Amino acid sequence: MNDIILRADKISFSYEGHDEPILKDISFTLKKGESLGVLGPNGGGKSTLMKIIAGLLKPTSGELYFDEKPLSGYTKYPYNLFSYVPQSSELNATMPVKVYEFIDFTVSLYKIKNPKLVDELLELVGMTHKKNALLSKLSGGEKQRVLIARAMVQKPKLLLLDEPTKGLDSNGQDQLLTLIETIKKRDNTAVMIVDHNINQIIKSCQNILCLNRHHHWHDHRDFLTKNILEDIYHCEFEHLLIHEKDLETEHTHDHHFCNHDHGEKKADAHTFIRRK
Ligand SMILES: Nc1ncnc2c1ncn2[C@@H]1O[C@H](COP(=O)(O)OP(=O)(O)OP(=O)(O)O)[C@@H](O)[C@H]1O
Repeated sequence: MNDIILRADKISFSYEGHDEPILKDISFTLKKGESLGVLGPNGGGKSTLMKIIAGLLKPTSGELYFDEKPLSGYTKYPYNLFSYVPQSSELNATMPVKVYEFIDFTVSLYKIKNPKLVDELLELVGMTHKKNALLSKLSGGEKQRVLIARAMVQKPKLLLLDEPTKGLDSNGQDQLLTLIETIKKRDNTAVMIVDHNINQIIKSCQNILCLNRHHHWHDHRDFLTKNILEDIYHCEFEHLLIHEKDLETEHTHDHHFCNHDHGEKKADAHTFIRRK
């Protein structure tokens, strides 16, 4: 069985009227039940890449494969395979809409006949107690949970999350990333997540894609090095809080993505990712 849900093959992109490419030859793969964390500085092209995958922008060149089938092989964009949660924005709810109604509306859009679905999703994201609350009265973290519940309505194979922890305190960030982990395990959902919390992303995602406007790096997190991060962000990192034990006990070594000299890269990774 082929487990690759998403594959990008040399994706390049420039905005209309701008010569300089935002993305250049970006390649990566993402398997079912795994997560890909996208890191990089402001303006590095992370949201642009998300929008391309979500079908909102068309790459200048390169090919995307969903379920190992090239986009050119689909008669229409495979929206049924993924859910895209864009940067916070959307839930700038001034409308008097309740949490339950907000998700129920999406359920009816998809014509799903399961009267229990909204309750199940609210339970999944820990928001049952707020089902009758107005969206406008929710905290940032609660809104994100509702957005994720809504994204799960169609049980997507792939969840695209653009900065889901934006504006949350560190506790809220941890809780949200734990929720994403639960969803991943429950439904074997693949998750692609853009976030600025480098430590959390390295901890929770098996695979990392680092982007800036000029180059990118993609591989298993164990092979990410301080040098690579500094090169991508154009700055020095002194306080990475990843624990060595996280690398040694939690990480599954998956060599499918790696096309480098693993031994050398791994040693490299362990020398920089250490306790503060
Ligand atoms: N519609 C647009 N037209 C022209 N340029 C754009 C457009 N949208 C974004 N850009 C530019 O593309 C570059 C990449 O933007 P993008 O939002 O993808 O970066 P990002 O990595 O997600 O940044 P951040 O971390 O700040 O969210 C930026 O320089 C941005 O100004």
